[in-house]
Amino acid sequence: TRSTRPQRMLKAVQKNATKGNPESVISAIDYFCKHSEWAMNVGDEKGSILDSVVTEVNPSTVLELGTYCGYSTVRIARLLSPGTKFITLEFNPANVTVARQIIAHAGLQDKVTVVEGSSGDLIPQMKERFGITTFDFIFLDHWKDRYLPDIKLFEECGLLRKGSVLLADNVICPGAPEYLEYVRNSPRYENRYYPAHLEYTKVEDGLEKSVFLG
Ligand SMILES: Cn1ncc2cc([C@H](O)c3cccc(CNC(=O)c4cc(-c5ccc(F)cc5)cc(O)c4O)c3)ccc21
Ligand SMILES: [Mg+2]
Repeated sequence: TRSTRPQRMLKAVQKNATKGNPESVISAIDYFCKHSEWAMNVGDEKGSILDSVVTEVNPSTVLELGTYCGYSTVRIARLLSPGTKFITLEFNPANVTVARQIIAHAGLQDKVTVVEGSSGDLIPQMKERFGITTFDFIFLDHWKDRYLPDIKLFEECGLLRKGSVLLADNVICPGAPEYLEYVRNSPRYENRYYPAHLEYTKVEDGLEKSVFLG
């Protein structure tokens, strides 16, 4: 049967990237998406903004919602200090399988735990399953209509502390209007919008950074 786009992306990484070299994995995926098949990775332009925020926060605990093929997982994991706890959630088992292989090709398998499941089910389990009380950095890149319910879940579960940083992809395209309205109208968040473009295109998109004020 015909392969899937994530499987073809994995093959491109295994063929073109150097094992143990995260930069070459990132480049191989970007090349694949620019010259073979578009895919919904955060990409190089927004990825550089992601890099700068992760570096600035230098988090001890990280959560990513929406692993997909592991592109942003590799971008984040390659910047983390030793001992950082990094969890990424993916509901689609086929994506989990591809992502784990791409992360392993980058040599970052010991830096991150890919957990199969849905954010709504797993967020309330962070304390009991992973011993995490609060997250320093959260990257939202899953279903756009889940951004709002999940930030509310973080608040309800006490998973945010004064200074926790949330970074949301695609707030313009496909868009997360209810999420934007919530964080921008809430006195509990300080926000900054980073204008950019939809990965590998000229379409307008951007990232919203929200710092929890407690
Ligand atoms: C609940 N839960 N918990 C964990 C979890 C994990 C997933 C999956 O990783 C998954 C699967 C499919 C879609 C997404 C969201 N991503 C997108 O939809 C997206 C679209 C586009 C775009 C833009 C323009 C287009 F024309 C087409 C697609 C550009 C982007 O950067 C995206 O991130 C995420 C899903 C729900 C999950
Ligand atoms: Mg995205």
